[in-house]
Amino acid sequence: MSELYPIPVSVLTGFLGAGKTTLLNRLLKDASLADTAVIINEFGDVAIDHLLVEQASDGIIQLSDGCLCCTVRGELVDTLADLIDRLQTGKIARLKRVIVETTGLADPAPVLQSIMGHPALVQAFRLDGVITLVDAVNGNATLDAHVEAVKQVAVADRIVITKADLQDDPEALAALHARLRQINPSAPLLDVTDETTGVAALFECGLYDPTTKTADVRRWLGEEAAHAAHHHGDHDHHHDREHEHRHDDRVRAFTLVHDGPVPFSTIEMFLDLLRSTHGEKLLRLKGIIEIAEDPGRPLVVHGVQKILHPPARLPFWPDAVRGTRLVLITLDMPEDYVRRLFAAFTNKPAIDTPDRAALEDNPLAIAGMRR
Ligand SMILES: Nc1nc2c(ncn2[C@@H]2O[C@H](COP(=O)(O)OP(=O)(O)OP(=O)(O)O)[C@@H](O)[C@H]2O)c(=O)[nH]1
Repeated sequence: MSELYPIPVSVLTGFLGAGKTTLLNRLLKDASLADTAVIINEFGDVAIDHLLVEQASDGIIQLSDGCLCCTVRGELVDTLADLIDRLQTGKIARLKRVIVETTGLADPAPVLQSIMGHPALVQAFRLDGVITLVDAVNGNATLDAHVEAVKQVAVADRIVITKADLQDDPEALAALHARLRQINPSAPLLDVTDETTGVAALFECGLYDPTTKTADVRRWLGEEAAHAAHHHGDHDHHHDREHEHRHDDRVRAFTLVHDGPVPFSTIEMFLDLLRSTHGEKLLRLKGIIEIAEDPGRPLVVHGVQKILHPPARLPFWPDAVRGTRLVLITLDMPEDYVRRLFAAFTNKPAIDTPDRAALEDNPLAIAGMRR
């Protein structure tokens, strides 16, 4: 395949009426988004904006009616395959980027899975990032009511607040910011009305940083931002809102760290076990691994639920930090269990943890593990 591949795919999600189409229309006016295909599911008789209709003749693909979350898994794959087919047969001259707009209350995981989990498509497309819109007026109530909304925020690479102009209570806005930070400590939080919330801020969230033309692992993992947010945010919300937002507390983002190389088979077994026992609770996984067999070339892994993107090797380490870092975004997954499992596999069992052989024989033996 040529250097055009893999084509970046961005997923634009956000609650009903959050302003996805509005933002999309604005973004599409940017010349740098020429040769972008937008995959959008037209919902009943909701009008597609003028610009989108105009662009349709140039190859924008609209999915048929129906909720993206439940019907499109097959179709989205077909649509993406069709795009590649059109490209290869010359029906589309160029395709630089794909944006998938999900319906309001879609669970983002199946959408990500259909992009990352298809053996043929994975050669042609790469997931660039998830952009989640949150409405400043209704966002809080939506997060309370729908766990899908919390998931959308949790898996985001970029969070965009819309309709802040309609929210006249600055305290409510600040509380929403704090809440979003808590659910997702690493994604940049942007305001849609801010001029800088454009193409540059929203796309290229992937491993490859086009500005430096190198892989930017730290940025991709979002580790530093997460670290900073954690230290800022802790005091503000812990006590007063501990039981307030029942869905939020189900989401956890945490990092597993191991210094020094690990055999590939160890990582493979760990990830297999994690996915087979708790796959559906793994909203997203990103990681960089120092492999014992080839320690000079870091292995990059990327997954959603049970699907793991084929691991890729970077040619060299981007900076002095080596070792293994796995960032997990989870829903209802016992963090303690995962930490113990990881420690056992990397041969650093914590006190009271059965050893690795016992775990492989019977992963259910670990204290705290629930299914
Ligand atoms: N005041 C204000 N209105 C906005 C903003 N963003 C979107 N809107 C309005 O909110 C309404 C819904 O916006 P859409 O862009 O259609 O929202 P959507 O997320 O695509 O909606 P669905 O596809 O139905 O989920 C429209 O009337 C927009 O004009 C904003 O930042 N401020």
